[in-house]
Amino acid sequence: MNFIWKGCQHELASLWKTVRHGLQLFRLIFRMNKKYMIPSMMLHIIQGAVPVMTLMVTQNLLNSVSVGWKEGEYRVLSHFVWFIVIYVFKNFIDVAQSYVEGNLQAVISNSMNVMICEKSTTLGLADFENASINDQLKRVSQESTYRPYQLYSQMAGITSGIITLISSAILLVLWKWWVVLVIFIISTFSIYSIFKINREQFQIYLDRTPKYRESWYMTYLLTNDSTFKEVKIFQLGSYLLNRYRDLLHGFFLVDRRILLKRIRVTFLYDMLEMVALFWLIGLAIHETFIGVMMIGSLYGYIQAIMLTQNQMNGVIQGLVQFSQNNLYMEQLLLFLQLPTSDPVNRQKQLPSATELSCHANASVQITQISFNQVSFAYPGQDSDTIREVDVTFKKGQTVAIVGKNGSGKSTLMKLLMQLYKDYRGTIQVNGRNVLDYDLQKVQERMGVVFQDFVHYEMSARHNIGFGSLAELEQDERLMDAAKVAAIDQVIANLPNGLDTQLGKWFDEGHQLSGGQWQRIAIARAILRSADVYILDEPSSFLDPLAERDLLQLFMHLMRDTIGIFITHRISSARLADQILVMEDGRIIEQGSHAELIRLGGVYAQMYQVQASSFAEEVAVN
Ligand SMILES: Nc1ncnc2c1ncn2[C@@H]1O[C@H](COP(=O)(O)OP(=O)(O)OP(=O)(O)O)[C@@H](O)[C@H]1O
Repeated sequence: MNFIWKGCQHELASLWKTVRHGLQLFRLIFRMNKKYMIPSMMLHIIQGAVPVMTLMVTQNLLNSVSVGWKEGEYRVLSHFVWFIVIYVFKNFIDVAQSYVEGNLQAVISNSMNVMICEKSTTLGLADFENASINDQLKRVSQESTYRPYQLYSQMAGITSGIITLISSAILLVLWKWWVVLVIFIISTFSIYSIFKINREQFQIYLDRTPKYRESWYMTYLLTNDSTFKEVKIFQLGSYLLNRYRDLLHGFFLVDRRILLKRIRVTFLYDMLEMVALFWLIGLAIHETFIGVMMIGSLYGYIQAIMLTQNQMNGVIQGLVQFSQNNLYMEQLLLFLQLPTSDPVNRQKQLPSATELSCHANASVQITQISFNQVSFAYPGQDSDTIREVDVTFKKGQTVAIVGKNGSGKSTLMKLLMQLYKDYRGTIQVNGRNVLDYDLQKVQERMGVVFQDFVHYEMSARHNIGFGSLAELEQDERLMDAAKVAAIDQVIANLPNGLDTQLGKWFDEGHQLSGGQWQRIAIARAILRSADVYILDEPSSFLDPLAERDLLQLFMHLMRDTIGIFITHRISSARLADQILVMEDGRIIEQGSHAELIRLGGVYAQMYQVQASSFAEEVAVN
């Protein structure tokens, strides 16, 4: 008994949560668009009252016809007019509702998509690298076009169902109060078991998320142009397809089991309901037969019994369906309230943000950045990726960072760019803690080419202009930046010059080579008039001569700024004024090329290995 009571308590709590989420959704949509939501709700309320209004005018019409010979034709006619008015009114409400709902659906879908994208822009890099946040984002954004409206329309349907239910129940109470009680008891019996099945289904849905992600990834590998070449050459198609099929089949088996369980329970309760329903209708027929009830009233009560029972079920089913979608609502609300890990946005949200010192509000001119005993571990990792780093980058100095794969070079640069917040030690800008500045202004003074820079499937203008949006329409500035990155000739030869669509995703796209894309990304960074420029492995797509040319140019351009580049080529590193050698998150050597060669440490060894392999190649040739 205690067990059942506990179960009921749990289901009631879940029902309450459903209602709360419904109200939160109403509030959210109300804030998005009152113009369509208020009429939509009013129409739903009217729709709720229409069935009983129709029922009553029909009942009165039938009764008046059956006694027409007594009361005269005029009486029948007036009921008939009412009958017509209600039906015309119902039609009018239906048309108005289609118009309002169509618009509301589009507005909710658009606003929700924008809201989710807006929220994404406030998140930090660490959030995007967090698998569970990624899942959340994927789920809410994949379904944002239809799910919020679907939930709204379910809740609005429940509201109008409750109005129909109350009005039809009042009719029945006027006949025999206990009839409503019988219908209510039978309907509520089914809630408990259906809710239980739902809970099981939620859990399955929740547990399935990583597998969903995997199945999404399989389709991505199989259908994306950037992965196509490898899939083809390594003949991965059937392997990936089989993995995808297995995942889908696994989902199908579990879904089928739950569906069977649901159908068994529903069938049982449907039978029970039918027995009760026929008994009540039989009772009404009996009362008409013995002359207690008129024929129109018999029609009215039969309709009222069916309506009450249907609406009771409809409201329960609506709540069940809504609670099935609760997970989406929960994820959506959680996502919208997610605290960001982005240092810039966190700073904006601090209560003290409005009182940032005047120093912080002033625009920054970075002349020096120092790391003082900086250590950093990625979220969820036990060991540090960056360990007690002490280093200073100064204006007018170019710095090369070298080191083995995974030694922490890119991470160090991401810390410099203020992409992560939870580091230990301090990073100073011009001798002051960077956190004393408006971090957005600090970031604005940085130009970067990431290792995995973005190929924007847009025009060359956008690809370069994104470095400084204010200059998007200034062709001369864009071409100057392109010239520095030695991509100006390629752009000039494109069919529409700067306005040529790049990439292959859209019509008339012009595909560039890997090195050309990289030069475009370099032009993008150069367009930004920054104090700090960072190139993360410019060698990845450039041939050695091109890299050398580019770095010489970089060196020249950076004479009044801080220029940092990560490279694996010692021939490139030696061009820098200062070289940092990283190993296992630490800076183990630093100095000029000559100093490090004299030191005879790791750098000197790297130099020897690369120089001797080059000498061997020359000898062989
Ligand atoms: N987002 C991340 N989350 C967790 N660990 C990460 C993340 N990014 C990098 N790492 C780990 O941090 C370490 C340093 O990575 P980092 O990319 O900084 O190295 P790197 O020196 O730039 O390497 P490479 O020369 O291969 O580009 C690696 O062990 C890597 O696995």
